[in-house]
Amino acid sequence: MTVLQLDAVTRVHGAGDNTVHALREVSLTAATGELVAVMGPSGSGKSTLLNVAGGLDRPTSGTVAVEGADLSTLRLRDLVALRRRHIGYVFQDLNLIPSLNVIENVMLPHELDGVRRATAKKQAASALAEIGLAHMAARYPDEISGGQRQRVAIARALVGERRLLLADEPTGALDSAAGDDILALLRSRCEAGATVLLVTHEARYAAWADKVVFLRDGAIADSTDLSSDGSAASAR
Ligand SMILES: Nc1ncnc2c1ncn2[C@@H]1O[C@H](COP(=O)(O)OP(=O)(O)OP(=O)(O)O)[C@@H](O)[C@H]1O
Repeated sequence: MTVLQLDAVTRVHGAGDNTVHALREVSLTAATGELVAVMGPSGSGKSTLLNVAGGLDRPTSGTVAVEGADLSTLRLRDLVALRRRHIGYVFQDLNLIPSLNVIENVMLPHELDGVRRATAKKQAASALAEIGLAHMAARYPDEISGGQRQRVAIARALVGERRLLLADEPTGALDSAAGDDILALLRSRCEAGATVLLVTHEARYAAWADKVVFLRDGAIADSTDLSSDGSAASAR
């Protein structure tokens, strides 16, 4: 099933001499269970692509559909609900709240969505267990390692029914072993039915992807499908 579909998406910032084409006619699809890596030089439009895909930014033209819903036709209230319930975001700076412990951080999006505290806690506990951090639930973000914080941010992004995960450089400042752990975790979430759009600068992480999209000046310069010939699997 197609979880994310972008058709001829263009995003223009500014006007006149200051016009920037952050995205130019970008089309791509991501299906259930797929890990799509988005690569390209700084300023090529990677973050814009992620923001547009998650409904945090709107295209100037073209369409974005998540699980069949065209985001441009949704009322704001429905867009907010779709974002909260079905889409998880992992930003480079993680946005973990220092005064909340690990499980409270993971529960937060659900609590904001009106889910009962006991239910939110149960779902958060199971999300933490899935990523192997159940024993860290009571710790605060500054009491765990950088790699563990990344994992907590991923658990928070995946808690509940979220099946589309948008991750902007989630391996951020991690060393390569911790970065590999994060990729293994994202990959295992895909095997469990999630769809992941991953922005990365590092070519070696692209080996974990089913599809790699290269952006240059806002346009797709190249797109490689690694799933059909098995090369992604053999590179892992
Ligand atoms: N709000 C904005 N107003 C004006 N220009 C913007 C805005 N946001 C992004 N841009 C421009 O759009 C282009 C794409 O930016 P984007 O952040 O998507 O690139 P990126 O590939 O994610 O870069 P990096 O790897 O450095 O994070 C850049 O030229 C950027 O300066």
